[in-house]
Amino acid sequence: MADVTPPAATTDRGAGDEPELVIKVRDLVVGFGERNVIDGMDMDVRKGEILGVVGPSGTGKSVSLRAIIGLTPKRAGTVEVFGVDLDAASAADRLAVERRWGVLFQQGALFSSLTVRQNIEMPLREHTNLSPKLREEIARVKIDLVGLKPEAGDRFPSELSGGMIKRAALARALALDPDIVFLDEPTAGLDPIGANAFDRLIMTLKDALGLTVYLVTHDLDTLTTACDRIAALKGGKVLAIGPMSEMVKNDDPWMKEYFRGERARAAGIGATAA
Ligand SMILES: Nc1ncnc2c1ncn2[C@@H]1O[C@H](COP(=O)(O)OP(=O)(O)OP(=O)(O)O)[C@@H](O)[C@H]1O
Repeated sequence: MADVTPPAATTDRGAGDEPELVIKVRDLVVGFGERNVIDGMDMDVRKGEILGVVGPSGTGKSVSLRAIIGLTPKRAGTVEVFGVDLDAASAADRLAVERRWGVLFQQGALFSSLTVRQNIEMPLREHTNLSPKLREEIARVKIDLVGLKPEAGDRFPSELSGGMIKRAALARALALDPDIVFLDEPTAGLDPIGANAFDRLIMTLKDALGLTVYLVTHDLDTLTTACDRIAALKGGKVLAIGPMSEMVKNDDPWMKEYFRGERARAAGIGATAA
């Protein structure tokens, strides 16, 4: 493994029983051209939770994810991960934090010219000095962990189904045994059975590995089944954050339509509101 020791997680505990935070976003502003897409966003992500991030289309859910991991530049604000302010940190400290997260981008974003195994080995090549044999062994374990057959390791992304691509991308996100995974619409494009299986996989991995999950989604089933809390973004800010039982009581027009509308009722969420 690489020789950088990750900084210890902040407990961030107050006087009471406040939950331990692994991500703390304050006054985040992210924009393009003259428009600020994220405009003063505060967000806390608790250790060990699956936080579902929802909001109207184009409201900045993916941008928030990309800004937290530093792929999209901020105009203002701070992002702390494991108590490390990512802008103020030294390069070594920042790298140490980056090693503790894995990311599943929309569409999987696997390298098309590499096999699944080579894709999973890529972060291990970049961040560790492991031998090729050990890298291959870890890739084999991750392939098994996400429920793919061993043969899938030799396939190229173009030879996989949508569900297999998501699983392969998740295996790659898990390559470095992260503490946090960022998932950008992981069930988009999957049929309901495949989506449900993927939700269950994320929950199982969360429980087994103690993962914290930042999950951007439109999928009401995912929110109901898998998420401990939900953050609803609107107007560049977090409009509401809490469990589903709180979301269904919110009287913002978009929230009402989303959490109490026809699709929500079809997903059985109306019952929660009663
Ligand atoms: N690199 C970029 N350059 C310019 N505009 C961008 C860029 N990335 C995102 N945007 C704009 O920022 C806004 C928010 O995009 P984002 O992808 O975060 O939306 P979203 O909430 O995830 O939407 P959806 O639910 O439709 O996926 C959109 O208007 C988008 O066009």
